[in-house]
Amino acid sequence: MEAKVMKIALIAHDAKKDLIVKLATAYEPILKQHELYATGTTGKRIMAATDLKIHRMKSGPLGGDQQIGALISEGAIDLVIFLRDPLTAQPHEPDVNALIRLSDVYEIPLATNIGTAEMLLRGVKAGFLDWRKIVDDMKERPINL
Ligand SMILES: O=C(CO)COP(=O)(O)O
Repeated sequence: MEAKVMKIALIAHDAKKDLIVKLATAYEPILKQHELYATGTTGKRIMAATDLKIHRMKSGPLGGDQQIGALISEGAIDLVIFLRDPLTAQPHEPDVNALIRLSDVYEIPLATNIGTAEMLLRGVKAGFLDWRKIVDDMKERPINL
């Protein structure tokens, strides 16, 4: 089966920005084969450090998490890496929870820490999520009666 171009969302709270930049740098060869989305500041930081092209949404506290959530609800995101900061209260906590909730509603693989993020990216490389292409193709196929 042909490998699927995955739509991957990359998000990190401020305390985890350096970490997501390191992750994106280390996994750039894998990430560059896919279509990338990010919240505003996370995307800016990753693009400054790598050659990756990213669709940037608004910054998280200004609605970026909700924009990514809306994409998830439309079936337009295949995987989410959200390095959240569990030690700092966020002014937009409801948006953060809503994004995580929607990932579960739509059964989208979601990593909230670097350990899981690495496993997911290695899984992407190994083709573990290529089955999603079959689901997509079925959605797009016109019904011929
Ligand atoms: O706040 C965020 C996620 O909740 C991330 O937003 P930024 O990438 O704009 O900092």
